[in-house]
Amino acid sequence: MKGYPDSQVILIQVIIMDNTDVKLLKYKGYYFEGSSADVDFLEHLDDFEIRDDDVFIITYPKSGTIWTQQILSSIYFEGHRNRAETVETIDRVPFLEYNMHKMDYLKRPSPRLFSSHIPYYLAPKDLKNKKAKIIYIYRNPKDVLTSYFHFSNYLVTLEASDNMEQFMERFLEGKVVGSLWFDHVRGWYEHRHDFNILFMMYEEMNKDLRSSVLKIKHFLEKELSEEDLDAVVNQATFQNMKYNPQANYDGILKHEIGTRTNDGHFLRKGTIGDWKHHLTVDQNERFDRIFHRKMKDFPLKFIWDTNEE
Ligand SMILES: Nc1ncnc2c1ncn2[C@@H]1O[C@H](COP(=O)(O)OS(=O)(=O)O)[C@@H](OP(=O)(O)O)[C@H]1O
Repeated sequence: MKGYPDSQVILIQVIIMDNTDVKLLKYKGYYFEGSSADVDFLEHLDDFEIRDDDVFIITYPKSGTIWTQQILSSIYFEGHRNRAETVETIDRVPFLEYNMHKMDYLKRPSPRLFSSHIPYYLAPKDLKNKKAKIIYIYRNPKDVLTSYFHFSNYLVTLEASDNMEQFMERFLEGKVVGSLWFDHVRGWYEHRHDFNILFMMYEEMNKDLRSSVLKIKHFLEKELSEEDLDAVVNQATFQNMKYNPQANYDGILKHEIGTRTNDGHFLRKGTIGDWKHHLTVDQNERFDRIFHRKMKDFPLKFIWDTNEE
């Protein structure tokens, strides 16, 4: 099979048989998006050369990735902050493992900003040696599930589900891009001492964007005037991002990846607790039981509802 090392052929064929087309690509125990993952690149990921001033946004899908891309783009680039330049966030903070625009990462000027959904154990070894900074964003998994359900039905490259019940089954089995949410969050948290990492919660960003930007700016050791800080916050509000073609991914989804309908958006709702409109009482109780079993001794707190502190 062209482009795939021999060792991967058997594994990839299993996934093709499972799905008829390659929506999911399982590699080293983790599900990548089949149509965009480059196995040659993944084979060498461990040795990917990290620079001290690289910055990575790492997330489980649907947890605030493109939001943080917009924040970092505005912190690092004046022309992004004041909208003098028209570079999209995907080109300022590209996805490491999904190199959509075929960038030569080695030629990118420093500081390089990257996004990624990789699990902790696939991180390049220099990252494990605390070279470079990582911002890990996590979100309550019922809202992740809800956001992911809509996104999977919207994008042609992801497997659509007939209903929430079916998607929830896949999500709880970890048969989605990003694999199992519980493993991703737990893995990064439990190995946090191996990395130079800041944990940020989507819901805290949602409740107090300014404080969250300050926290990020502090972690990145960046100076910003009050006026610039205001501009970063302003550029990162849901409403401003939704109508900003450099930040909203509408063009990329519609013209580069492909969508199943015309009326969806990457920036869908951007709220806390939308799961309440999509899970039945039974589904919610089942989710709670599994969450409590898997996360019972997990110290990070989660916010499930917009009124929660
Ligand atoms: N500015 C801002 N404020 C609040 N919420 C925001 C913002 N930007 C993105 N989002 C919401 O983040 C969800 C998408 O997550 P990701 O960017 O991680 O998706 S992906 O993994 O990169 O596909 C998706 O959540 P849902 O609206 O619940 O679907 C986006 O709307």
